[in-house]
Amino acid sequence: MDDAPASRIEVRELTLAYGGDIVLDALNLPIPSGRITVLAGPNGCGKSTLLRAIRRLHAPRSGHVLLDAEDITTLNGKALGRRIGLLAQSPSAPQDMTVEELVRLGRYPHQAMLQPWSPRDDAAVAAAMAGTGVEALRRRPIGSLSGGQLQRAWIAMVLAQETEVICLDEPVNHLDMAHQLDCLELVARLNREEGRTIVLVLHDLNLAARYADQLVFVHRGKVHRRGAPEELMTSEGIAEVFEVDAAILTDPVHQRPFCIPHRRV
Ligand SMILES: Nc1ncnc2c1ncn2[C@@H]1O[C@H](COP(=O)(O)OP(=O)(O)OP(=O)(O)O)[C@@H](O)[C@H]1O
Repeated sequence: MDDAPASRIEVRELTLAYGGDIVLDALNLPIPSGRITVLAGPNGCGKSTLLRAIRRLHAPRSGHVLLDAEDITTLNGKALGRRIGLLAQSPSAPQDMTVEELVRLGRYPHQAMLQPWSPRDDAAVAAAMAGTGVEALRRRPIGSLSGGQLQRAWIAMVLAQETEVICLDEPVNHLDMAHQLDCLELVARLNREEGRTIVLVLHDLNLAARYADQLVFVHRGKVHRRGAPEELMTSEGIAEVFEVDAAILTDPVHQRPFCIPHRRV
């Protein structure tokens, strides 16, 4: 990364647990403003739990999440919802809800008692549906969609929220190659053109390396390493965290590291 911008989100000494099982232990992580941060790590290392804690959906055992230097526990629910959007890993909604109804839910944090719906809400919903290519599906019940169509409808719901921070947990799950590109290019455009701060969980390290300004390897309850993809995507680093031998090449199109895993270590 070039000269570090201010942290939009600062995770400080955050310990997250389920009952007695500690998942993340006194974890520290600055998430720079206006940049794309990608979290990667083995199954079960706590990436989703961390994203949920950043969105205040998982109460920490100890430690803090600061948003623009303010502890997120001081914000009310709607104020936080206008600032941080999260697409969780397995979101659920009634199967008979239409795509458009789902996307409109994203506007909830913007609604006030005396002004339940506005032209601005319509515009945000339309833009989110156009950006994710779900306009033609708008009247379909979500229970009738394919996995990839449903994923795009959920992404639209989060985009309609128009938050300065967008967190997406495995957003390209279920998507074919074209829609993976559409999704990540859309997110990259929101980052580039509107300065949104993006936090993604991605399992595909090659996509992570292509889109991340800051790549974070989460391992054994800690941030194992963080930095530019070129710094993290080494054979040694990948063997330590993911327990595979991998050859590292340079992607000839994007000039980013490209990894070919070939054997478990
Ligand atoms: N509701 C829960 N109750 C108890 N344990 C949980 C719960 N949710 C997650 N865990 C455990 O917490 C740990 C971290 O889970 P989490 O989903 O955050 O990992 P992850 O890195 O996102 O994994 P994956 O890559 O498989 O999606 C795992 O050991 C998981 O089994």
